[in-house]
Amino acid sequence: MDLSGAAALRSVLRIRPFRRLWLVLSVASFGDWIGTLATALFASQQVTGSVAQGSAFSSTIAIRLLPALLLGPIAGVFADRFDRRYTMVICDILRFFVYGSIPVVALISDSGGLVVTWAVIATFIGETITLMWIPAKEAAVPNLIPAARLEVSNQLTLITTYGITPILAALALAALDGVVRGPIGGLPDWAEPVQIALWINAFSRAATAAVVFFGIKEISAGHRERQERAAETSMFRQFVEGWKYIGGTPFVRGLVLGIFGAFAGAGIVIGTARFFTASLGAGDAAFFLLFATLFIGLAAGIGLGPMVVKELSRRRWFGMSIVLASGAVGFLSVAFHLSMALFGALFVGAGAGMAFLAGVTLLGGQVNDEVRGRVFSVVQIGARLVLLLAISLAGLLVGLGSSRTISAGSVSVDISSTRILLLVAGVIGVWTGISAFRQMDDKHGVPVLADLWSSIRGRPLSAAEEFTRQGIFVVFEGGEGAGKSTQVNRLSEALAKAGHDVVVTREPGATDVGSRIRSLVLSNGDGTDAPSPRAEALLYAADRAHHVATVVRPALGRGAVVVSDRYVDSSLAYQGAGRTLPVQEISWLSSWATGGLKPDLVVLLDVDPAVGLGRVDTRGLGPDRLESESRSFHERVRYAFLDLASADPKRYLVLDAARPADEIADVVATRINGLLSSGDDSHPAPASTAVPPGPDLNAPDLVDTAVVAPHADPAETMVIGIGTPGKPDETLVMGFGAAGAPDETMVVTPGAGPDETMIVRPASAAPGPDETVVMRPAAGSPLPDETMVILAGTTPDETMIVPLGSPAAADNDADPAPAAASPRAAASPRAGEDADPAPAAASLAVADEGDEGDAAGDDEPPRVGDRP
Ligand SMILES: Nc1ncnc2c1ncn2[C@@H]1O[C@H](COP(=O)(O)OP(=O)(O)OP(=O)(O)O)[C@@H](O)[C@H]1O
Ligand SMILES: Cc1cn([C@H]2C[C@H](O)[C@@H](COP(=O)(O)O)O2)c(=O)[nH]c1=O
Repeated sequence: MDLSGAAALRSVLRIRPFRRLWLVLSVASFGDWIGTLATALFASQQVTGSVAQGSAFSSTIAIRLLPALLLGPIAGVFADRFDRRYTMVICDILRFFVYGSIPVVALISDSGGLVVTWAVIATFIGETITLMWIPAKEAAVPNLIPAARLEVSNQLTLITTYGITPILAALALAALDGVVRGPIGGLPDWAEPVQIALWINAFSRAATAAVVFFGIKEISAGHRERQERAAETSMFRQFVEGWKYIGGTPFVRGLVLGIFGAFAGAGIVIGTARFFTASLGAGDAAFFLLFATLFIGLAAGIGLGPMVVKELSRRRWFGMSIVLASGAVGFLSVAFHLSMALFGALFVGAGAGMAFLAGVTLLGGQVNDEVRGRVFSVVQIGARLVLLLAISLAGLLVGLGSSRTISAGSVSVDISSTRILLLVAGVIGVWTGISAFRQMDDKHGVPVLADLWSSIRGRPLSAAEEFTRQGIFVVFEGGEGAGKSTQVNRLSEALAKAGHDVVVTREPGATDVGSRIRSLVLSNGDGTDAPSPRAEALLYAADRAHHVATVVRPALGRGAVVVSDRYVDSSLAYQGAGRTLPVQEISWLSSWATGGLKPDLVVLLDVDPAVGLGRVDTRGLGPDRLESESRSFHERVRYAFLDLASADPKRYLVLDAARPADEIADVVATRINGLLSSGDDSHPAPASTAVPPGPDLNAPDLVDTAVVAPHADPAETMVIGIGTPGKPDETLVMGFGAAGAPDETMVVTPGAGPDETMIVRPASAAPGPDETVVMRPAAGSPLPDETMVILAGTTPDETMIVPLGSPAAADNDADPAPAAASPRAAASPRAGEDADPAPAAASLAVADEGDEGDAAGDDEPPRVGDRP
């Protein structure tokens, strides 16, 4: 997690569609819990005799799990095939009628048997519908929020659903009983507390249907594309493909296996809990204490886990959490005192909570939108079934088994079937965790415990090499024809003239090995033997590993200034964003190849691909394999470079490559001179140690980079990198919020209009009129000096007036924009995301009222800097 605690929570709640969905989930979850309790109580109230009451109670609870067996398998296909918003709305309307029918039947019928039977049937139907609703909702969430915030949003949702709302529901039911029935006494049937709870359950569904339909239109995002793809495939085929995907993708297979293992372990603990506490010689109170401890552990795992493990790979964290939970189950099998049992239960809960959070986040962040519904439905439905089976089998086995006391001298140990079962469950769980870990590990070769320990201390292990460097490492990056070679030559000549030891180099192709790799990756061939994307990534990494080991490190070691044409960022941009390979994996690969060597400065020459490719064209050599890629490929590459720059502005100098070469060379020389004369030998940390750009006002390059921290809160920090000092019409790159949230980057370029006009658009989005906002000072208007007018489009009612620097504007993180008529979602970093409270330029992000804008994320290229 890039942001800490409350700040991270605030930042995720600022995303309006997510905030609304979270409210919907809270209401729905409250309704569900109160409905579950009330239905069970209600059914048992309809019959007499403790046996009949007990079976009425438990059958309505058990019936909630059964529909998974029947309709479960096709639920995910619905979520991937149909509009997820409509799926959710229709499901909720149906559930309103179904749940509402339970109290209605009770009002019109005198037969307790009929009422109970209907309660059971209605619960069954309601749960069946829920199976369609859940995958649609789960699959929609990752499209509403940036990947970097997925974990926080999952924390919030899980704690709300499994922590806050069940407690609130139980309290509300008790309060209804005490407050409503107590003082009033004899109530009409329809006003009985249990009946009211059932009405609440039904109406909570009607309310959520309305909010989803009218308030979260973003959930429909990507539906058209999914529908087009689905039109070519039958439902059955989609169903089979879903299973093939799960079985054939090691990462997903490992994840599913691990989640099922965790649920099986939890089921065994639940199924044996009573016998276990009895074997400790403790009574009912100990049983409840054990359960409470397990839930406290669960909440702690979900709430505090990410803060403890920090930057540890989530794939590793997932496997480790399962091993922790299972190890604790094994520990329970040998616990001979209640205090030991409580200790074990705490870790069972914490491990399970962390595994659940990591698993859900990985599923949301790394499974394609196309199949996400099916994967979520298999996980959720499978988990329910495994849990049910484990509880009942464990109960059965423990009931069948007996207990033996083994004595050795004065010590006698009670070996019961419960303990043997717990031990077996623990061992199987540890094996499952290790298998999942192996299938999913993304840091092969890095020792697990050392990595965990370093992460806890804030320094996750990368494959960094020890290295004493004296020199300075400067890299030029940018798209095709940006002018990198030109500037590399200018700079090296200037440095050589000034008497520096300069090594000019490039990637790929600076060495013999590298030049062979270069021809492999760039030659056009006959088009059939082009390396696959992963092979291409590995070839560039191989070139880099050899280049760094034989050219760059030796030169830096002797104190030279190394100037390289391209380096790691090219891989992140071309193979990551361009080829859409997971950026984190490319980053890891490069980090491994370079031993964590980072440049001191990256000069990013930002150019419109049309201009750059046009320049390349004038060489008359014909395009190479990468230059021949599509326009959108090069657009993705361009914005990936800008994202990287905004995530670490101190290390970047972003320049508009459209400016004359001389002018660019002057700015670069000034910056390099500053670097050489600063005597700053504190070189950057290894690749994996992400240092978020905090408000470091002593930064030597403050001329180029402004850090605006409106409040003391780092989440609300805005970083502005200015292309050329003193040239206000240069391109600005604004990174909003935390370093790890590059999705929120905006690019500001001079407009075509009057001098003081700027065009602002989100860095991730393809340029289009909808996504463009024009800003100009309110010169000539009757408004005060510090007012700026933001026009979205051309219609007057889309004009928003933002008073600059005023706290009123800065503090606006709620829906309504100040004095706004109806500005469109255009300037928002993601459609529907609320403004971060910041003065001045931060007000750019305030333009956020549009409900019609496309939900973000669906078609976006992978974002550099996102955690998988
Ligand atoms: N600032 C500039 N303005 C206009 N043209 C430029 C500028 N800088 C370089 N050029 C021209 O653009 C072409 C490409 O420049 P150069 O080879 O330096 O770019 P590059 O980024 O190294 O290209 P490549 O993508 O092939 O690595 C050359 O013809 C060069 O003269
Ligand atoms: C280092 C690196 C490069 N590329 C691509 C980018 C360009 O298309 C070529 C290199 O050509 P240039 O004339 O030197 O600019 O290779 C890449 O895709 N990944 C990389 O890591």
